[in-house]
Amino acid sequence: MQYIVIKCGGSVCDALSDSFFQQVVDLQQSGLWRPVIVHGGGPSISALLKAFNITSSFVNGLRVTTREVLDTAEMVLSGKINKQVVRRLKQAGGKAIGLSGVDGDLLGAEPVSGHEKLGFVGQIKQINTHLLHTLMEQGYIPVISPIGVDQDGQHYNINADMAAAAVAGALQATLCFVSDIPGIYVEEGESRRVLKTATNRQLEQLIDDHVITGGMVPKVKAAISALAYQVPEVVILCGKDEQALAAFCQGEAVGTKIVMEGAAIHG
Ligand SMILES: Nc1ncnc2c1ncn2[C@@H]1O[C@H](COP(=O)(O)OP(=O)(O)O)[C@@H](O)[C@H]1O
Ligand SMILES: CC(=O)N[C@@H](CCC(=O)OP(=O)(O)O)C(=O)O
Repeated sequence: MQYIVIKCGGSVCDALSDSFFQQVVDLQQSGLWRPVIVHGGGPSISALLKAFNITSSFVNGLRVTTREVLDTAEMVLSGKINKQVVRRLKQAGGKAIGLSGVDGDLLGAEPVSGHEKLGFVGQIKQINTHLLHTLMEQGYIPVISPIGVDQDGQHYNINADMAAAAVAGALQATLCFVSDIPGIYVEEGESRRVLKTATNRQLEQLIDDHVITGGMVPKVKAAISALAYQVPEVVILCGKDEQALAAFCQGEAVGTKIVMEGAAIHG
């Protein structure tokens, strides 16, 4: 039995098919996997901020989070999206429980270091793995929204990729980023191709060269940090590809696998 953290990006949440959620439930019911979902919701947060006439900006892929941005992010992530994901899993015959990082101090957080201007953006300090284990032993699939809390009860907006990497590290879980692209693109002349495998060094260079930009920057950094926590495997795959998750779990090469330098590369 292997833990797997499945990070569902806000870019793709609405486009995930019934069959995707069926695959998550099937993985759990096979007895071979214990899935945990961490979801994002960046585009929905941006849409609600716009409707509220609140301006927001990003620095290195992280949203500058004032008090009112935090309230809006929490409404969207812990309210709307978390419950949507729970409903989809239930419709697929699964037993899911939605939690934000605030519930049961699941995601203990602190302000993200070195970026004071980001406001209430957090990084994870500790994870209540006991709560996750208890829920999974009862047959639940935990669905986690990336809002953290500190010892004083202050809430923080946490990038969902970073939250997923920390949860995977704490559980020593396989980490699967489900996004709206088939993997990491690199330019080749006029065309582009998806890297089958990428090392941490290669990825740092691609960030420096501005080949990896926007939301892919924190995703790749989170992937590298998960490998530093020595999780067994990290992959980025496309949620719109109906069978990608199941194929990955059966050992097939899908998306971009991320490895520490020194591991075999089949670019
Ligand atoms: N080199 C790259 N390869 C693939 N996607 C990239 C790359 N650089 C930037 N991106 C962008 O990153 C996006 C995925 O990040 P993001 O929107 O934050 O996804 P998610 O919501 O799934 O976390 C892609 O849709 C793409 O526009
Ligand atoms: C600090 C920070 O940037 N938090 C993110 C949280 C949601 C997220 O990460 O969603 P995606 O996975 O869809 O990008 C935000 O406010 O957009």
